[in-house]
Amino acid sequence: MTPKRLNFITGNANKLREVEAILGDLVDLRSQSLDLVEVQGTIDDISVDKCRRAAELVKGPVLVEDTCLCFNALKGLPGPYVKWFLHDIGLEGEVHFAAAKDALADEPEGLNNLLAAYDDKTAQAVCTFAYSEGPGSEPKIFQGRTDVRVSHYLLVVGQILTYVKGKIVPARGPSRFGWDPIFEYEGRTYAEMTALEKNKISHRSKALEKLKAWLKGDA
Ligand SMILES: O=c1nc[nH]c2c1ncn2[C@H]1C[C@H](O)[C@@H](COP(=O)(O)OP(=O)(O)OP(=O)(O)O)O1
Ligand SMILES: [Mg+2]
Repeated sequence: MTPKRLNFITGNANKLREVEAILGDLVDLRSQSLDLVEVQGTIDDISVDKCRRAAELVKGPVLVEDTCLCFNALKGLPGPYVKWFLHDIGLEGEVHFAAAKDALADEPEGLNNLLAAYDDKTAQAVCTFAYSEGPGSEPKIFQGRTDVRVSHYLLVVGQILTYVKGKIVPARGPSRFGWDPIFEYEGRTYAEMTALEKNKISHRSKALEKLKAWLKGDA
């Protein structure tokens, strides 16, 4: 038996108007606005969830990491979804996103294309490690960002300035690792740096500094 009455939970009048128009007299459409939790997840949530799942699976302590590439013009996107634009994605991603991947065969240029309509090419790389002692144990987060905004208070002008260091550029340097060739940091792409140079300034090294401090008992 299909229902004769539907209670459409939404806070969006436009959605409601369209649903009403489409369903017509088919059902008695009621509507109610409720503030519902919508799981989408911040960068931290993603690593925490990844960590919880890993701990459940291995039934012991785990460390996981999730890397995001956030375009400022796109308000942080693609962020955690950057993996869908690259070839080295996991098996699950391969299956579900095969079509999207083919369309972006010239990776990581597909990522550049996302910014084609914007003048602002600035970006931040964010690395989030999460450690859990095991199932049921709350993960601890260690996060590093390339784009540490430095604020300066100038006495003369009385102005706060911020500097953004990361930028998305046409690929330069060997493609060894994901989006390294298109992420420029202080004039050079990650791919143009030696491993040592990248590891001195990278988002990952900044996160690992925090992890190291915690391991040493300093944080
Ligand atoms: O320093 C980096 N320089 C360039 N590319 C990078 C970097 N770090 C991660 N990446 C890529 C890998 C993956 O396409 C996506 C993050 O996704 P992310 O889920 O964190 O990595 P993953 O799936 O390869 O490994 P994991 O098994 O730890 O989830 O950005
Ligand atoms: Mg992954």
